[in-house]
Amino acid sequence: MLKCDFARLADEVDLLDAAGAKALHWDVMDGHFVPNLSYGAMVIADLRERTDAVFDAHLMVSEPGKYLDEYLKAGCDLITVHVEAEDFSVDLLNRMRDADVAAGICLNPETPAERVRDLEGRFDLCLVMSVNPGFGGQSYLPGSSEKIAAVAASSGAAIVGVDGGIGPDTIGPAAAAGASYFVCGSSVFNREDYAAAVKDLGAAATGPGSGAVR
Ligand SMILES: O=C(CO)[C@@H](O)[C@H](O)COP(=O)(O)O
Repeated sequence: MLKCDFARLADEVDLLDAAGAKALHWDVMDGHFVPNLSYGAMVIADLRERTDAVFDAHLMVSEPGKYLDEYLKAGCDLITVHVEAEDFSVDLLNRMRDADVAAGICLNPETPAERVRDLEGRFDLCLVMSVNPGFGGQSYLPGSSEKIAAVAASSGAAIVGVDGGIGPDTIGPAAAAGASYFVCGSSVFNREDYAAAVKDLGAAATGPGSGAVR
């Protein structure tokens, strides 16, 4: 929810719900961890009741621990924090799970896949950034599929997701590498018909994790 029309945010949520999107990914940016600002927990909370889709808050912020309770209260089903965040710790993941919220970790492109090894069993989803976070509309970075495969090999039962530059040409390789959760911005919002976009992307996303949340 970064490439959407913010003047019509509630309508965009309704359209995605009708289009069959299984999850809405809220790109929370603090202008410090990433060079962009977006929105926060109040916006997410006010839209929560419009859909039963998974609400996934991706906290691209330097100190997620300071704000985590707000996102837990906002009705998120999944919260993802960066392992590169200043206050990242397993305690953040435990706080999510204690609140019955799925615990997500995210790796920036420069962070090696091996970073997940000592966290196995502590998270429910690992999101691999396939662009440098901050902006939508970027290209899928070379080497992202190989990284997805390496993360999948070290993530135990957790879901592996991918975020950035995911479209008809990249979703297949990402799925084949082991991703089963796909954050799609431009490849949905740049199309008139969101339902067709969701359907086409789902059809192109076949891989070892087929059947998991898309
Ligand atoms: O988190 C981010 C960017 O920081 C992503 O969620 C993008 O917003 C995805 O947009 P596209 O790359 O699909 O246009």
